[in-house]
Amino acid sequence: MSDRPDDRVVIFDTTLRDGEQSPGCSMNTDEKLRVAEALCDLGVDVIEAGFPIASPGDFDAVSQIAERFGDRATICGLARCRDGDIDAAINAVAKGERGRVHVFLATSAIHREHKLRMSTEQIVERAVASVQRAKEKVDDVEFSPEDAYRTERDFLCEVVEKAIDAGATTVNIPDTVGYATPQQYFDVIKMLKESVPNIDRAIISTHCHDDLGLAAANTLAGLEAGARQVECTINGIGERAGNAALEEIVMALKTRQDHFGLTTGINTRKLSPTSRLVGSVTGQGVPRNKAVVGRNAFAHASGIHQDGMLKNPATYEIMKPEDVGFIGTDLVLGKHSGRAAVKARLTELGYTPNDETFTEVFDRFIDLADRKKEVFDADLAALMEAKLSGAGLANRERWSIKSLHTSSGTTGVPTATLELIEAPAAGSPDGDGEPTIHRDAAIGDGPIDACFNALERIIGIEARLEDFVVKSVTRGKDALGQVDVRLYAGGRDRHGRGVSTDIIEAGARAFLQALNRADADRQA
Ligand SMILES: CC(=O)SCCNC(=O)CCNC(=O)[C@H](O)C(C)(C)COP(=O)(O)OP(=O)(O)OC[C@H]1O[C@@H](n2cnc3c(N)ncnc32)[C@H](O)[C@@H]1OP(=O)(O)O
Ligand SMILES: CC(C)C(=O)C(=O)O
Repeated sequence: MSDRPDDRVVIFDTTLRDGEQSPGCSMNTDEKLRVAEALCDLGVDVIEAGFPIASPGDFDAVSQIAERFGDRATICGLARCRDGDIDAAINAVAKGERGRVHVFLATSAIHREHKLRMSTEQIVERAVASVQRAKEKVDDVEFSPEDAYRTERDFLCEVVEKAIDAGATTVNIPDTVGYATPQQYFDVIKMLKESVPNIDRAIISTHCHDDLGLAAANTLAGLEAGARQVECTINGIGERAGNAALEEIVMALKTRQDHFGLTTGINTRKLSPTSRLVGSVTGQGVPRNKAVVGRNAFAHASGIHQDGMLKNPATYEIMKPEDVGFIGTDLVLGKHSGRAAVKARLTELGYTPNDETFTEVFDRFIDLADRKKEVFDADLAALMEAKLSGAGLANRERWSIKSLHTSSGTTGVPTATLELIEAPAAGSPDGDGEPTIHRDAAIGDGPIDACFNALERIIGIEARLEDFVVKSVTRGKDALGQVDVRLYAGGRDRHGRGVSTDIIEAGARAFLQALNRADADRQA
């Protein structure tokens, strides 16, 4: 019947048909052509490009896709069991080298009685006549008993057998409303394999919806029971909760080859770019936590996982990001990160801090991460640079901020209240003693001026501010602000830098760093 090896799964992508049926996902012809090209590059076997009778635009899209890509994949058009639908589908796929017509007719009692208002005899007769009509013009005909899973088993077997006799070479078993569980879907496919006498003359296909979040699991169960075509969509888009996601099925088969023993023709490195394209063309984006292709699929934010990843990626990743088209693993720095990840990122950024410097930068990092959702490389570099710009000071900085409080507004006098920690002077008799806490408050023209005045008073050095530059290190409302000050103190110009999400604090830190320099000279 076919030279397809028994372990080769046919990937039937219906992003452009069932996927497009999901609210907000309709695509124009140009967009469909772009997606079709990406699907060919991805290596899908069949592209269901649309429902040609639905509109002239859909007919045109299927026809153009067949003409342009019909030599790279089988191009399929959907049709109801109506002559007009079937003829439109035949004509739409005609320009391609490999065309398929997919006819469907619901078989479950609820659809027969309430939607179609047809008897079982009429259903069989209409299905057979429609497959035969398609078969007269196209070799490759697929038949779907819509809502197959909720169809009486004997009747399902009868329809499938007669559709195959009429010429269907693929019989698709839709779980149209996503009702089956994996075991139940396995059972129905197995039952068809065992009970339909001519089943070997057709490929059994799965078509599972995600209403209960079971589409991928049901599809895989169908394959285990003997199905060899899967109908799926990129990002799992489709009617209501969507269809089985192509990327999930393909990566499950690849990652668990040991279990399934099945192969596909998909170039998995194209999964992520194709997913992004579909997300952008449909305007739906790709959910961050989407399996395989979401941004978080290969991102780790918690310290224990990051430490494990640095020691051996297999601790927390079952697939390689490169295998699905990501550049690499992302260790996201934030409040859950530990020392291992922060140190590794500093090394990547070209810094080799000694233990003392690292401890200080890590403390500032944790403080920052508590205020900011994500700490970017630029933030980390700014913390490191702020620390390094204090280099050259004798030993550790003598003065550091314990707490800072300011008040200001359109009325009232701006004030600053500061607590500074004075480290015991290195080499002094009490060099190993306890640090001293100093408190003072001051007023000023604004909160920053008030801070500077309080700092001068506590440290006992007068300074003249020459320059004050503030800039944002990264973007966003919670971006880190960097303040650089130049001031004249102790007979010369001094530079200081401070970073914080609060620019008043950044200013105070910058001023303090410059005063620490003047103080170090004074001590010397
Ligand atoms: C499970 C699935 O995904 S099925 C595919 C769903 N996709 C779509 O519906 C694509 C977009 N649809 C459309 O553009 C339109 O609905 C069309 C062009 C298909 C039909 O439009 P209309 O002729 O206006 O019919 P309408 O949509 O109101 O009703 C559907 C008719 O098709 C009938 N029908 C439904 N399925 C089938 C079938 N497989 N075979 C034959 N007739 C069918 C219905 O019983 C109904 O018939 P009625 O008008 O005699 O009651
Ligand atoms: C047309 C058929 C295959 C379908 O989309 C469904 O049953 O969900």
